[in-house]
Amino acid sequence: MATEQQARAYVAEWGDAQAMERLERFCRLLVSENRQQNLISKPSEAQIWQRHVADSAQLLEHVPRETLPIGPWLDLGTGAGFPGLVIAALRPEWDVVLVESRVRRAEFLENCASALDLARCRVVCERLERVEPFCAWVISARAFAPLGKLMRLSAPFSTKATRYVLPKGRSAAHELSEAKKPIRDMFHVEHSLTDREAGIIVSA
Ligand SMILES: C[S@@+](CC[C@H](N)C(=O)[O-])C[C@H]1O[C@@H](n2cnc3c(N)ncnc32)[C@H](O)[C@@H]1O
Repeated sequence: MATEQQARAYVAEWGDAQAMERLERFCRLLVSENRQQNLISKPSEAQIWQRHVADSAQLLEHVPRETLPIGPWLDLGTGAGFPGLVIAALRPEWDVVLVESRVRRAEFLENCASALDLARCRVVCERLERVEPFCAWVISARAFAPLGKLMRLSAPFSTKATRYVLPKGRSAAHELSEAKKPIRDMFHVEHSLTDREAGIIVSA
């Protein structure tokens, strides 16, 4: 995915025309809000589809397609909207919960969910440690916490059926190899489609 056009075309494989309109709108809202608060790096604005939208959408490659969701998709530390808001925009029929502790970021996410008409997307402005646990179908997190800490904090939301999808950038393989044995046995690394050298840590 070397160009913005290729990244858009890839994302379009995962959503219909309305979903693409929602994502175009979200990108405009994000670039505008990035003048008010630091949401994404300025240079990445010009590559927003490659660096952020497609990078988020590709997580759908790693969740079961043949079965219906068995609970909400939980995204930890959603920040500017990645990956959770992109998933909600592509799959508005799914329950998606975005946990973000910083108030201004959470307000931005709420405004986006409302502007994009994502009635099943819920923003929780709280530290994850203080959120009432529920059984999540999928847990995603990009740039949230090291793997051990992430597992500890997310444990109350996880069951044997929960699928973890964790974009970990170029440190993915190393991070997994350094993890304790029970965690190492739970996960494997998938290649990222947006960055050849990056990986996504996925549970079986
Ligand atoms: C580095 S940013 C990554 C944002 C986004 N996931 C992305 O990849 O662009 C991490 C985000 O997690 C949030 N965060 C960190 N610790 C948290 C916690 N314990 N509970 C909820 N949110 C948290 C921060 O406020 C921040 O917005």
